[in-house]
Amino acid sequence: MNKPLIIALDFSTKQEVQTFLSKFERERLFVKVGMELFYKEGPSILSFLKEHEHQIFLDLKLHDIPNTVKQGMKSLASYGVDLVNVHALGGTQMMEAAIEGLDAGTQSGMKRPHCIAVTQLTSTSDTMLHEEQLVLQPMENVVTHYASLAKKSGLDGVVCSTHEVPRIRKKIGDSFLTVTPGIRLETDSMDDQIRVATPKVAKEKGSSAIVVGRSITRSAEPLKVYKDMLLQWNEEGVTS
Ligand SMILES: O=C(O)c1cc(=O)[nH]c(=O)n1[C@@H]1O[C@H](COP(=O)(O)O)[C@@H](O)[C@H]1O
Repeated sequence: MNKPLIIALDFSTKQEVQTFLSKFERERLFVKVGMELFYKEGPSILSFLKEHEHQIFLDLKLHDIPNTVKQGMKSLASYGVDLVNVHALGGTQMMEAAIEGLDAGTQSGMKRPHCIAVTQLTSTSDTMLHEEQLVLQPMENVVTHYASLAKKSGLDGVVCSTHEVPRIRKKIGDSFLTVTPGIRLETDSMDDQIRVATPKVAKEKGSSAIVVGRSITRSAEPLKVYKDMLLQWNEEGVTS
C-alpha cells in the first residue's frame, strides 16, 4: 500500500454507490466496503468495484472464536480484495487463525489480502475505555499493546487513530501498517468520532493510510473535498 486515501462507501445500495462514483470520472480509487453495503448487496458489489479497477478494503471487523474467524476469512479471501480486518480484542489465537484462513482461501498465484486489527475504535473516548470497558491504562498504551499482539500474530498492521501512530511506529517499525479513520477537515462535524485528526496531521504523524467517509460522501462536491484532502495528505495530490 502506498499511502492511500481510502474512501468509506458507507451507502446501503449499489445504486447509491454508482451515483457517488460517477462524480469521480475515471479516477481509480481505494474504497472501503463496510457492513452496511456488504450486508445489503453481498459479494456482487465487490465484483462491480473490481471491474472498475478500484482497490478494496473489505471492512467486516471479524471478532469470534478462532475457528469461526479462520473459516470466515477463508471465504473472504476468495473475493480477491486488498485489505480485510478483525478486532484485536479477539486475541492472538484468533488473529493467527485469521491469517491461516486467508492463506488457505487465497488462490495460488494470487496475493493474500493484507489483514489489520482494529485496536480501539476511533469513536471510543478515554472515559469509555476506563468506565465502560474497565480498562484502566491510558488509550495510547492499550492501542500500542494491541498493535504488538497483532504484529506477534502475523498481521500486517492495525486500525487506530492518528494520535497513536508515532508510538506504534517507534515500537514496531515503519513497515507495520497504521490505517487511520476519524479523519476530518477542521470545519467538519465530528459526528460520532472522538479521536479525530485532519489529513495534514495524519501525514505528520506518519499514518500509512487514511480512511474518510462522511466528509466526502455527504459533501455536495465530493470530488473537490477528495482532492483537497489528498493535497493535505500527500501534497502531490496523487491517489495511491
Ligand atoms: O475499521 C474501520 O474502518 C474503522 C475503525 C475505527 O476505529 N473507526 C472507524 O471510523 N472505522 C470506519 O471508518 C469509517 C469512518 O467514516 P467517517 O466517520 O464517516 O469518516 C467508517 O466506515 C467506520 O466504520
